[in-house]
Amino acid sequence: MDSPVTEADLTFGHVPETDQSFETALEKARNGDRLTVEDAIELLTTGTDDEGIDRRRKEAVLEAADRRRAEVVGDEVTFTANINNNVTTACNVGCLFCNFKDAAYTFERDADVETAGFTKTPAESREIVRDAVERGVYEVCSVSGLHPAFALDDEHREILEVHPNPKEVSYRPPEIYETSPSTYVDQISAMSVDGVHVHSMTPEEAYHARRGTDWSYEKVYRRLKEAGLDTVPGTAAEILVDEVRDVICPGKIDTDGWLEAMEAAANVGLGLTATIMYGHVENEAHRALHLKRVRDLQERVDGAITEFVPLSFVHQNTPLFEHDVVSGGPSTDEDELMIAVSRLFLDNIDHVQSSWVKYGDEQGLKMLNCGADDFMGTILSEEITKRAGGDYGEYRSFEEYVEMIASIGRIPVERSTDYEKRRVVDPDDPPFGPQLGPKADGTPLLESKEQRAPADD
Ligand SMILES: C[S@@+](CC[C@H](N)C(=O)[O-])C[C@H]1O[C@@H](n2cnc3c(N)ncnc32)[C@H](O)[C@@H]1O
Ligand SMILES: Nc1c(NC[C@H](O)[C@H](O)[C@H](O)CO)[nH]c(=O)[nH]c1=O
Ligand SMILES: N[C@@H](Cc1ccc(O)cc1)C(=O)O
Ligand code: SF4
Repeated sequence: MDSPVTEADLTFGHVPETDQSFETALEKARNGDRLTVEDAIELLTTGTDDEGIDRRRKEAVLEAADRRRAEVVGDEVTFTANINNNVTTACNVGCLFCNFKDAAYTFERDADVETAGFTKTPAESREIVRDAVERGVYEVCSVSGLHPAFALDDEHREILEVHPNPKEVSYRPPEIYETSPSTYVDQISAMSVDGVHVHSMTPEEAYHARRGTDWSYEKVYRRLKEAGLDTVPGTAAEILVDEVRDVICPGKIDTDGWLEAMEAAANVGLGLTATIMYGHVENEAHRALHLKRVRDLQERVDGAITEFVPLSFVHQNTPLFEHDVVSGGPSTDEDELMIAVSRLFLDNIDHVQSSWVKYGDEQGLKMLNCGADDFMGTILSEEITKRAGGDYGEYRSFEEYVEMIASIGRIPVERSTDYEKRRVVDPDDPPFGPQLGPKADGTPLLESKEQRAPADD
């Protein structure tokens, strides 16, 4: 693919310039005053008056965020016993930051290439989740490619089957594929075993589940909730500014579409998380605007967003990097400031996640002193970051969690996805296994690193 743009070509309407001063923004942050977009830009850039990051100023921002974290949630660091179950990698949306996807034609029965990806049937998804639940897991986080044969349910499939222009709605019938993913409703109800919490259906997936119809997002999410959906992952957010989306994910729904879907999910009673995927072509003004949009959304959904997850762009195998649109991902300074300013700006979201998939253990722990208070989950297997070229492996046992969190003098706490259930873990009382789930009896989920078999997903 020839890339139409390079980093040097990118000019944006939003630029990190403000009339605010860094010192004033920092003062406001320290006082707990609500920050403006301009304040956030000053903090993220450590002052727009100078190029580059000023280390002394950065430390001051991190310190303010760490203090705020202690005031809001104390010294507990939470984590959950979860599994990722990606249903399919087939996707034709073509986001330029993504290497998770495989072109959908490679999954066809008569394709002349062998696909590098996978599609699971609902029965296969169920087996994977059932197995994990037996081991004590209580959340399945399921995000997938937008497989052309996916439909919300049988009614949706009937509409798509007679659509006058199936190509326009990216629909292909399941029969042409080696494996059919069936419908979203079938997948969700298949994964919904033994009371496990199903965290699935990003706004982009919800859009796919209503394409070619005049159905509202409410209708789609209501149907999915009936099938067993519990909460919605706020991925597909990327950067919620359209001039950035136009470059990195032109095939995706726009900012308003994402916000509309999230609001609809909340309206039908589903809990939400929110994310930002940063460190590619965007600048600090975009990051700050994104935070504002998430904070405003949280007001409208009356606190339905339980946590904010900054996702550091993993650049290695992505089209953006391969075509020289970017020369790498965010620096460690940018990562730390992203966490810290998320904590300071999002005064209406209690929890900020440090994603060890993205940062690794060492830097992931450091983030817990920069404003973050949640350390993600065990996930058992991981495809998105791994395929993008990330370095930090696939799972963490409770034993590792307890050891890591205790090593920085904080309190390890097992939590449910919605944070309703919590259990403080005593580092002096091994063995460490999940206790909150339907079949979690404290048995360690995984043996030590050395004894583990490689993940097969
Ligand atoms: C791979 S998609 C899967 C779900 C669905 N296809 C969608 O886009 O909502 C889930 C999220 O992974 C994140 N992601 C994908 N590639 C990434 C990368 N190279 N680095 C960091 N995050 C990435 C993006 O934020 C994306 O929204
Ligand atoms: N469950 C969480 C994940 N899961 C991994 C994702 O599926 C994915 O591989 C990647 O993170 C997408 O960019 N990742 C998190 O960062 N946080 C989670 O809670
Ligand atoms: N698990 C987090 C974050 C996340 C989920 C899926 C991902 O692909 C990436 C990140 C959420 O609830 O949203
Ligand atoms: S981010 Fe999601 S929609 Fe975009 S290409 Fe990857 S899998 Fe497809």
